[in-house]
Amino acid sequence: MLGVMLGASRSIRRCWALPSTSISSTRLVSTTPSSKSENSGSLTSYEQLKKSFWPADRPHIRRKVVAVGGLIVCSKLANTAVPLIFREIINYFNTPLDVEHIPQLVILSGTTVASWVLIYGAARALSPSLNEYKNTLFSVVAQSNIRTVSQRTYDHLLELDLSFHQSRKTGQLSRVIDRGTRGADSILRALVVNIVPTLLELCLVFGVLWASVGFEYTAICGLTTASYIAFTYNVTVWRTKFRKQMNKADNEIGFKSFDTMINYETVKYFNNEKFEGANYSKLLAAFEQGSLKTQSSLSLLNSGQQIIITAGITASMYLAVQQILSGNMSVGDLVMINLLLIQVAQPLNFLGSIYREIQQSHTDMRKLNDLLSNRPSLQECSDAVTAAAPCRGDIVFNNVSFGYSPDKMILRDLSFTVPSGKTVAIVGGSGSGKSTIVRLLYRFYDPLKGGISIGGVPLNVLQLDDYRRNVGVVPQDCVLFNDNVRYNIQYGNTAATQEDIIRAAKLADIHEAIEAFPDGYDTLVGERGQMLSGGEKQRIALARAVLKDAPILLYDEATSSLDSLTEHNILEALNTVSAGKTSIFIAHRLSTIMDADEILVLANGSIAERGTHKQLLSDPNSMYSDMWNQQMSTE
Ligand SMILES: Nc1ncnc2c1ncn2[C@@H]1O[C@H](COP(=O)(O)OP(=O)(O)OP(=O)(O)O)[C@@H](O)[C@H]1O
Repeated sequence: MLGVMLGASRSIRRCWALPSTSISSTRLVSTTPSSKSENSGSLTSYEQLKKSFWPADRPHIRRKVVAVGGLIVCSKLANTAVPLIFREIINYFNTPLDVEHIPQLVILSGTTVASWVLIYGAARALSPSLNEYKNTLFSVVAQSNIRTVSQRTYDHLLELDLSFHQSRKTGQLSRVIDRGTRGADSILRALVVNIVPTLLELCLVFGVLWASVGFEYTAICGLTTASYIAFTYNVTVWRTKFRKQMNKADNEIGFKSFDTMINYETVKYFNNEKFEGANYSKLLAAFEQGSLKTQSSLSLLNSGQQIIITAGITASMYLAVQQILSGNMSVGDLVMINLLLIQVAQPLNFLGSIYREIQQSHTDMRKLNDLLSNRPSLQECSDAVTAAAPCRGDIVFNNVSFGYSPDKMILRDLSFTVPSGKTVAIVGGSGSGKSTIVRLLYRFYDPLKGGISIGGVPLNVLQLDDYRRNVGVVPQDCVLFNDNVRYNIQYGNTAATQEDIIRAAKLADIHEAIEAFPDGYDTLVGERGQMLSGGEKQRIALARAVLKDAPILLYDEATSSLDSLTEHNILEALNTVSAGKTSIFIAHRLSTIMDADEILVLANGSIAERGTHKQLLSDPNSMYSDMWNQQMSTE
């Protein structure tokens, strides 16, 4: 304990040096939704791509990337060889025969042509085979990258602050993650499957044309490609707005249906099916419009591309025909030119969509990167101390002031102590800041002013994860995982045995109810636990807090959904569970906190009254007496 205290006092100087009377601007920053730190580790898209494609820590992935590069070159060489071989075959049939040596020539030509045909077949087969092998190898690189980015994002999201998650729409967040993780993959795939092979093929075709039929053909091919790219680029930029409109509507449709289905019961309670239907219809109409414009502009793009390509092919053939007529070129050359141009045109056809996909993926990667560059505002100091010993001491709130935004203070100069092993109850009107005290104590936020200490150690000097392990919370809003009852209870201690789970369930007075469920502990609870009643959910939340077996217990309206009899049973059980533990009870129903060692009455963010149940009732004009009398008369 002494060691902990000494370590803590050193850390206090480093981590908690703020005067308790001033509202420090750094503190204000630390409680706003997760901030982006200056050194947030934000990567440029290039750095992200490099990290994905050429990871320093995974040499086997680098070897695969090199192999993919080699396969691209071999596949394109084989592909470009096909028209050249075809030219040789055609030219053999166009060579005039020497009538004096017909038999030998026929045999010789037959053998040679047959060989060329076999080579032609081999080249044709080789190119797609190498291509497919390249795709298989590349999938290893891509999947490894998707896995790494997804894991990093998932871990990062769980590290971010509560304020971050409260300020984001879950549906949109999952879209950012989904698209962002696939963004790098899409760009790499576009590079490996389309851009690099096409550029290589263009270079090879330009070279072959120049070397075998002359510069004019290279010039025509180059001009056609340049016009094609310029046209595709401009039309794609112009039509991007239609696509954005379509995507925006698509996102909103997804979000709307998600939100409506989550609020299904509310829609029904207010008979708002038609209202929701009309809202949905507006979004569908926007999607329809965007989609039609996207389609018509795509048709324009496709026809323009075809016209440019056809013009290039026609010009080369026209030139070739002139040269054949003047005896400067063979029919084989004409066929070769035609095949080369058609071969190059095929991958170019996808250029528009590839360009757009790269643009979109770039945006998606940037959004994901922004998300990853969010840093939790609650940082642990480098020499934070372990929490087990301090958590067995007193909880002290010392002049704590806090607001979710600095212009609206929720708690003002709050000071109280929960002595070790004792129970303090907090009561007060709705919105007076009771749950906020729990959030501060669980260190979801830091106070703007003043400080909280546990066992004499400032809260922000304790190792956060270790500290939270020592605090059991039954929150006001009990949300369950969409799994079975056992999973939800065991969540309090993932190493708990079936006996531990049953013991906790019995303490929370839910065991018998679970046994009566069709599948007992294997019964599924539905999304957010909606297949259970409010009281059942609350008791499962209680059972898992019991299973956590922490020395500090925070109950935020833990029994508000229960009937009086169940509540009475649970309170008795909780007294056993809480024995020797430091507990804070938040409750509206005063009959549940009568036995607390001290009761704090919160009003306007400050403690208006404090004392035991008896002491508070002894003043007939106290707020507590008012609340008590009102509740008693109602009950
Ligand atoms: N994440 C948040 N961001 C901004 N304001 C918030 C946030 N959470 C709560 N508040 C506001 O803080 C005030 C105190 O909320 P808190 O939940 O602590 O009240 P409470 O006393 O527990 O109320 P109740 O008894 O109704 O549960 C309320 O005015 C609430 O609107």
